[in-house]
Amino acid sequence: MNNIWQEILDVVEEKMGKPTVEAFLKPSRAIINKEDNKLTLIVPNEFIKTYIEQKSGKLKNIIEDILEGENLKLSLEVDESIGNLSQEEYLENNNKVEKNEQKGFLSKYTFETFVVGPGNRMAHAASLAVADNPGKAYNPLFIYGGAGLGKTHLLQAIATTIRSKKPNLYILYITSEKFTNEFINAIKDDKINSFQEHYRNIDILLVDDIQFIAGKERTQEEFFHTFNTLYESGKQIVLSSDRPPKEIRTLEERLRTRFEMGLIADIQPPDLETRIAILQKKAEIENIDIDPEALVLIAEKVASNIRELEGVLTKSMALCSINQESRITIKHAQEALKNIEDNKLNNLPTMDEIAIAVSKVMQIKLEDLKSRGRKSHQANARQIAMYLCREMTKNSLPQIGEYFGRDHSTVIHAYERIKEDINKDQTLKRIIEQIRSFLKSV
Ligand SMILES: Nc1ncnc2c1ncn2[C@@H]1O[C@H](COP(=O)(O)OP(=O)(O)OP(=O)(O)O)[C@@H](O)[C@H]1O
Repeated sequence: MNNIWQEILDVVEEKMGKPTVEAFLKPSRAIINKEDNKLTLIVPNEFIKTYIEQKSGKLKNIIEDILEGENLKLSLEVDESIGNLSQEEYLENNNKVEKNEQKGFLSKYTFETFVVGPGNRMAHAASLAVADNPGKAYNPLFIYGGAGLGKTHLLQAIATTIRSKKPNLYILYITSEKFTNEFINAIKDDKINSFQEHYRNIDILLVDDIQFIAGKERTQEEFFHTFNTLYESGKQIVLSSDRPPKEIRTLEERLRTRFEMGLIADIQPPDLETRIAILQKKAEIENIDIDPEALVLIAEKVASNIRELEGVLTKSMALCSINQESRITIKHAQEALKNIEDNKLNNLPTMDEIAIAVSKVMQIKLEDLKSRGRKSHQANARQIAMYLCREMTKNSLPQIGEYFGRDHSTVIHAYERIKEDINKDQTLKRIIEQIRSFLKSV
């Protein structure tokens, strides 16, 4: 394997120069699958994938020529998690226990790097218990919470801990989207038996973002059988979601009941002290020198999403090094926060984008947001959409009213209702946070 990869690196360097190798191949990892006769080039982002696929026919041709000699086809995949893993580590993760699915493990997501606070104490304790005693502590363990609050981190920490203690267990971390895609491919390629055999032989199954199987009938059916087989043979199942099972609409009742059979643990946004501790930990791990006031300022300003919190720290660090300074001060933090704020202001979402985000997160048809439908879920979603249009766009009340086919007094009513309820109703608050992070992610 290493030989082919080395050959690719050498030939590309010879024909296209070192910068191409450094920019496009060094950050990527290669995996050969002999059964399928293919070499998968795992690249860290969409940009590199598009570049190799479209913009640089030459690079692709060179690689394909080398592979042809080995009777291999080239396939490209994006995996943003490869960042810190060397080719060897990446391969090792892939080959462990002779199964290649463990590539999702991220060594930085461990219990040691996870900061515990009031908002995540229970989820953390339950995860530790599961990692210590898989299949026996809580089964399934269902962790839910808003975007960027550490669900993936905990799932990965469980996986990594079990792997180090019991390397012979077959552990699979997967997103429900990937499970769905694999299932669809298995149907398409008439490989459903091997799909089932594979999934039903897992010892520890961790499924991230399980809410995405809602509404997908056949995937739910398949997952139901996988779940039962594993559960009945005492295998550990851990699930994460952005909401509790009872709030996942269009989830089959029999799955919902199963998800509720073990322990349900939520993660709430961190308080100020925890945010400070998270930043301190991150600064310590990455050897970042930062003034305490700068750290506190960032923690004060970014409250609801740890990914964003880390983003501001990284941005501050970048500003610090651009200025050739070695210590992050309040000046860098202010500038980083301002940059992020400016980006948000300049990137105001449109009412269409808000409507789409509401429909996705609340699992409601887009047209129902504008219809006269009076079912309470529809009316609630519509009011949330109006509230967000008022909060996040520069449109006037009549414009918002017109968009939803209502008059401006209805918009005022919706806005006032949501604004008042958001402080009293945790579910509503969480839904709105999810819609906001959905908008940020598109
Ligand atoms: N308690 C914590 N201590 C340290 N780092 C944390 C903690 N919680 C989250 N993080 C970090 O915040 C980032 C986002 O966390 P993660 O990806 O686990 O969130 P998530 O809940 O899975 O989000 P999403 O639902 O958007 O996928 C990661 O870099 C993670 O390491």
